[in-house]
Amino acid sequence: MAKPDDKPKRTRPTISDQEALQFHQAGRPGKIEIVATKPMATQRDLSLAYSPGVAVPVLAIAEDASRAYDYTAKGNLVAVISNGTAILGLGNLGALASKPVMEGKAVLFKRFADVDSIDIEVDAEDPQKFIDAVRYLGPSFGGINLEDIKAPECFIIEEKLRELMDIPVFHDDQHGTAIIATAGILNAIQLTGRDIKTTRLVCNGAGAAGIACLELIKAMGFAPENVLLCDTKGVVWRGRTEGMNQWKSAHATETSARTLEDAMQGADVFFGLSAKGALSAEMVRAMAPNPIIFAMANPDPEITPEEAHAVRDDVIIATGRSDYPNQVNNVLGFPYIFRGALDVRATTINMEMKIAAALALAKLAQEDVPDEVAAAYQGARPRFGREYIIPVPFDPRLIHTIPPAVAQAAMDTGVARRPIVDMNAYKAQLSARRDPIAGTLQRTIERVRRYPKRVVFAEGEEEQVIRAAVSFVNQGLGTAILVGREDRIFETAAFAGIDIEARDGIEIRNARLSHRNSAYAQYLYDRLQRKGYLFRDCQRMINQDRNHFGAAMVALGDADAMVTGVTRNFSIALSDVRNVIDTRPGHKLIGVSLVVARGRTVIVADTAITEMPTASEIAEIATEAAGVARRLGYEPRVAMLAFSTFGHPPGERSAKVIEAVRILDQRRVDFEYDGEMAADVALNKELMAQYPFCRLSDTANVLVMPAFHSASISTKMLQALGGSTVIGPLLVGLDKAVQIVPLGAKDSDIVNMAALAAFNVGG
Ligand SMILES: NC(=O)C1=CN([C@@H]2O[C@H](COP(=O)(O)OP(=O)(O)OC[C@H]3O[C@@H](n4cnc5c(N)ncnc54)[C@H](OP(=O)(O)O)[C@@H]3O)[C@@H](O)[C@H]2O)C=CC1
Ligand SMILES: CC(=O)C(=O)O
Ligand SMILES: [Mg+2]
Repeated sequence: MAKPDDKPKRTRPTISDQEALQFHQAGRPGKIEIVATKPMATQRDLSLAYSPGVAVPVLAIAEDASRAYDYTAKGNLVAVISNGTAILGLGNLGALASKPVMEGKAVLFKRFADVDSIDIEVDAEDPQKFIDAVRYLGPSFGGINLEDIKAPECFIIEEKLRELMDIPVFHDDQHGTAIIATAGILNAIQLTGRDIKTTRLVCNGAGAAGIACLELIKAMGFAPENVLLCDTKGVVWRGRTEGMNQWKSAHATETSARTLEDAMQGADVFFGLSAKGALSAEMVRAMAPNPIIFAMANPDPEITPEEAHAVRDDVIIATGRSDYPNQVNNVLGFPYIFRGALDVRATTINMEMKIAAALALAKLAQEDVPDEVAAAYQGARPRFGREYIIPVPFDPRLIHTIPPAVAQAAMDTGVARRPIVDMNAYKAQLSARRDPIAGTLQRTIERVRRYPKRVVFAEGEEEQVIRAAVSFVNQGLGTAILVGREDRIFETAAFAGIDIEARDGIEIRNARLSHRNSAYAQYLYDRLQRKGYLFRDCQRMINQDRNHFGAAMVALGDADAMVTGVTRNFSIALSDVRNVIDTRPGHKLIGVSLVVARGRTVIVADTAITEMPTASEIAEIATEAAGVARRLGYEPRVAMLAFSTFGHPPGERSAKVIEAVRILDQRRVDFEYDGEMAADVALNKELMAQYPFCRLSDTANVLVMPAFHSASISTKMLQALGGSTVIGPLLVGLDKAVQIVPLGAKDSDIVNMAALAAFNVGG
C-alpha cells in the first residue's frame, strides 16, 4: 500500500481475475440480451407481430427472398460462430468455454458499428460436422463471422461455407487480423524508410492468423523470398515434412534457417501470431536496425513492450492488447468490414474489400486526429509515429471511414446486391450510428489516466466502495483514498476476497486518527462560526462524519476530488459537502444527468438542486449545462423545455421559460439555445421542422427543464423503465470536485463517478 505522501504515478491499467469474473457475473450473467424493436403491448401489436399479421411478410418473402431484408432483422444480423478450438491464444478449450469471447465479439459489433450480433457455439471439432451445422443457417443472417477455430480446419471450413452460402462468411482470425496487421505494417515500413519489396519479415505462428497475414502482405507487395514462416517445429522450409499441411507448404521458403532464432537474424519485422513469450530478448537483439515487432498473441503477447524496449531503443512495437500503444487487434476491423458488407448486401467479402479496408485504416492513422481522440491524450495530441501507427479502437472516424471503403470495393467488384447511390449521405448516416456516451466516458477515463488524481472515497468501509477504489487504481486513474477504520476496511476486503493490503495506490485515512484533523476542524470552524457552530461541533463533524472529513481533505488540497453517497441520501450528503465547499464564484450549483438512449446522449438539467427556479435561474442552469456539454466534447444545442411550444398553450411555468430565453438573448451567450418547447419537439427533427424559425441547428443535446421536479421525474422514469442509461445527477458549479452517487450505487457506477469527479466534469 502507498504511504500517504507518495506521489501518484501513471500506471498501465490492469484488471484482476476477480474483477473479470464479477463483470461477467453481475446482473444478468453474460454480456448480451435480446431487445424487441416493435411494441408488444396490445392485442393489435400481437396480431401484427405474430399471427395473423406475420403471415403477410412470410408470403412476401416466399415470393421474393430479397424482401427478407425489408421485413426481418436479417440485413443487420451477424452470427459469431466458433467451436472453441483456438480460443485467443489459450488453445483448444472447447465450444462452451469460447462463449465469453463470442459474446464479447457480438457486443463489439454492436458497440462499434451498430451491427446486431448473436453468438453460436458449435460443439463439433470435425470440419464436416461443423460445416453441416452452419451451412443451413444462411436465411437467418446477413453474414457469418467465424471465430477462434484452429488451423488447418478453419481453412477447410471457411472455404466450404463460402462456397455453400450466399452471404459473407469471414473468418475473423484470418482476415480481420490480416487487414489490421497489414495496415499497421504499411505504416511502420513507411516510418522506418523501408521498401516493401526488400523488407524481411518473420511470422511466428502458421495457423489461421499467421497464414492469412502472409497472404495479404504478399498481395500488398512483400516478396515471398523475404518472408519466413515459423511454427512450433521451427522454420517452414521447403522440403520440411514434419507438422506440415498444404497451407503451410504454400509459404515454405528455400532457406537454411531452421529455428526461430536463425530466422530472426537481421529480420526487419516480426509478426507474432503464436503464443505468450515466444520471442526472446536475444532474438530482438539480433534484428535489423529500427526493428518492427507485432506481438499479437492474446491475451499475452510473444514479448511485452517493456521487454522489447529493454533491449532495443529503436524498436517499433505493437501488441493485440488495449493497454499498450499500437493495438493491432481485429476489433479495428470486423465491426466495420461487416457494416460495409451488410449495407450493400454483399454476397461475400473478397480480397479487394480486405485491401480497401487495410488501406483506409493505414491512411486514417496518418491523418490529424480529431479533438475527440486528442482529448484522450491531453497535452500530447497523438501524431502518426512510432507510438501511433494505427488508429485506436475508440476513434470515432472508423465508422465513417472503413465501411464506405469496403462498400465501394464491393460495388467495384460486382458483389454488392444493393449498391449505395449517395456515398456522402451514407457516410453521414454511418456517423449517426456510433454510441456517443461510451466514447465520452472512455475519453474522460483516458484523460484522467494521463493526469492521475488523488480521489477520496468517503465511504471506505463499504464493500462496493472498496471494489470501486481497487478498480480506480487498477485502471491507472490515480490514488484512491479510502476513509474509514483500517481494521474494518481490511476485514470487509478480506471477506469479499479483495486483496488491498499489497496494492500500491490505495491509502486509508481514519478520520479519528488523522494528524490533519485540527487543521480541518479549524477550517470548518472559520466557515461555520457565524452559523451557530462551536469549535467542538466542527471537531465532531470532522472526526465523526466522513463527508465532512473527505470534503475537508479536498478543500485543503490533500486530495483532488471526492466521491460519496452510497450510504446516505443525496440531499444529506450534499448538505455535508456544502458545509465545507462553496459554489464556484460566478457559477450556479446545479445537477445534470446524462441520458443515453438508443445511441443518443442528452444532458438534462437541473436534476438535483433548485426546486422552482426563477427565469433568471433557468437561464443560469442553461449556461452551466452548456458548459458541461462542452467539457464532455459536445457543441451544445440547448432546448428550454416546457409543456408548451413557442407560446402554445400558455401557462405560468412556460412564461418563466419564455422569460429565461429572453434573458439568454440579453446575455448574448455563446451557445445555441431556443424555446420554450416541448420535449418531443426538442428531440424530433420532423416535429422541430414544424417551427421553421426555431434557432436550433439540429435536435437538442441539452434539455433544460422548467423545474427540478420535471427533471428528476423524467430522468428517474427513463432509468426505471429501462432501455436508457442515466448517469448522474452530476454536481456542477462547486468550487471543488465532489460527486455524489445515488444511494446504494454499484461499484461500476462509483468508479465512473470517481473518474468524472477526477476529470472535474462539474467545473
Ligand atoms: N491480435 C489479433 O487481432 C489476433 C491475435 N491472434 C492471436 O494469434 C495466435 C494464433 O491464433 P490462431 O492463428 O487463431 O490459432 P491457430 O491455432 O490457428 O494457430 C496457432 C499457430 O501458432 C503456432 N504456435 C503455437 N505456439 C507456438 C510457439 N510457441 N512457437 C511457434 N509457433 C507456435 C502453432 O504451431 P503449429 O502449427 O506447429 O501447431 C500454429 O501454427 C493466438 O495467440 C491469438 O490470440 C489471433 C487472431 C487475431
Ligand atoms: C483477437 C482475436 O480474435 C484473437 O486473439 O483470437
Ligand atoms: Mg479470435
